[in-house]
Amino acid sequence: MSILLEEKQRAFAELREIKANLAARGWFPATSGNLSVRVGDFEPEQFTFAITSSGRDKSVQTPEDFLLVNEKGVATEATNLKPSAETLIHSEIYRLTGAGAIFHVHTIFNNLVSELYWERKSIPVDGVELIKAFNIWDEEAQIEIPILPNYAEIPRIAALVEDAIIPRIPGIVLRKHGIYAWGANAFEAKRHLEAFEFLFEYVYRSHLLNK
Ligand SMILES: CSC[C@@H](O)[C@@H](O)C(=O)COP(=O)(O)O
Ligand SMILES: [Zn+2]
Repeated sequence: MSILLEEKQRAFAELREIKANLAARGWFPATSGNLSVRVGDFEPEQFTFAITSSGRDKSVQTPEDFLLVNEKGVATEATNLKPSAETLIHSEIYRLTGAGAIFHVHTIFNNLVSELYWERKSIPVDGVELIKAFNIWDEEAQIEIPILPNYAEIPRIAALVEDAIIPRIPGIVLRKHGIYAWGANAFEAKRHLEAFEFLFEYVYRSHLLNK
């Protein structure tokens, strides 16, 4: 599958903008987090995406921040850059959902609620208006956000993604690690990520209130 230079540049520019935006909120502490945007045609067994390179400070912009990889997480162009250590999780989410963008961040609130609800294996959210950001319009909607174990081996986590995904919920939390949020494009993935983080803070604070 050949990716036009123009498509690649558009994807990198989109990632650069969202990276700066999320960095300004402090959502990439200590080089954590990774971002990707899909490029070109999609078939579940063959697709390409632009992803952040591994281990870099995501709060600074450099010419070496992104690279293109295929559905196996292998670079599609000659490069010295290493794709994110968590590229296989992005691949699996793209394969299963056909999403257009996936954003991963570590925050205190997503870590806290992942531990608070670990035994339940999902984070319940009940009747909060911002659930509508997921295009769920039921009055007093109740949702559950899935939590997966944070194994050291990324392929072990990727293997659990298929069974964990709840079709109307565009996100998965890794225990005491962070969230993957996705959407049809970068605009939607960002809206979903912001909604998740709002809901996590709400859930955590209401837990304290009700203690
Ligand atoms: C530096 S701790 C965070 C990493 O272990 C990882 O979870 C992460 O989100 C960033 O990894 P990266 O390989 O830079 O994409
Ligand atoms: Zn991470």
